[in-house]
Amino acid sequence: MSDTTIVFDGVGHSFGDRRVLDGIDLDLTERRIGIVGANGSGKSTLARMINGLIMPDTGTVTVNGLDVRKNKRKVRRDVGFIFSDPDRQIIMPTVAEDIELSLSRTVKDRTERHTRALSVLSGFGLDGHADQPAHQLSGGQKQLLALASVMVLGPSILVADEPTTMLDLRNSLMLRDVFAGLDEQLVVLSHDLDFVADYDRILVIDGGRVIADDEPSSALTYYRKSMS
Ligand SMILES: Nc1ncnc2c1ncn2[C@@H]1O[C@H](COP(=O)(O)OP(=O)(O)OP(=O)(O)O)[C@@H](O)[C@H]1O
Repeated sequence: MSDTTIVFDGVGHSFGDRRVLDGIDLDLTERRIGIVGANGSGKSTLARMINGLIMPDTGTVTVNGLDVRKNKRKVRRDVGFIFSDPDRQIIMPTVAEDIELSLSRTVKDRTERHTRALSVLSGFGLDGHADQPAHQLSGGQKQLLALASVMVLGPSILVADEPTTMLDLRNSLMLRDVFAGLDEQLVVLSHDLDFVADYDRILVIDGGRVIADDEPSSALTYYRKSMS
């Protein structure tokens, strides 16, 4: 169990006249939650509602007791979000500067900020890359940098939308290990079923609805069968 909770109550969403999520009722308290489903089934739309990137048309999403619609800024601070393409998140020219930007609100002294950034980089396996241009990092290293920049902000929940899409097997396994070491509640969308196979709970989404919600072996078996 996690100290954090994400609650969907009667949530639905349409893009134009297309209903992409409907009747979503969820109480997510487990530490590690995987979300799987076919392309276009509504996973990203659901995940983006956890930090208010998308608001529900019907129903409410509550994070740690706060209605996302009414508390968007606070919820954004509580929910870190990483995308499959880390280039969308890496803003600054060098690796250390990217972390320093995330630290700028909390650590005012520049020298201390740099020292802290070096220590954060080391924690995410990026020692020795501090002064490197961020765009020169490998795909896996960029994903680690994007993750480090988000985690340094101190979220209590991390939502990751297909974080391994751009990664080879080695980097994907490395990211799985890094995620395994995080204390925060984790919600991971993945087409890589092995990545979430040891999670606490798996949601299977199809046509904008939750069609299975179980521990991994049952839910993933159900999903594999439904896809064949
Ligand atoms: N901004 C948007 N405007 C219009 N339609 C959208 C928008 N975003 C998503 N959709 C549509 O909503 C549906 C659900 O999309 P969503 O991205 O949530 O699916 P997904 O399960 O994450 O898919 P994938 O596995 O391909 O990433 C799709 O039909 C998609 O085309």
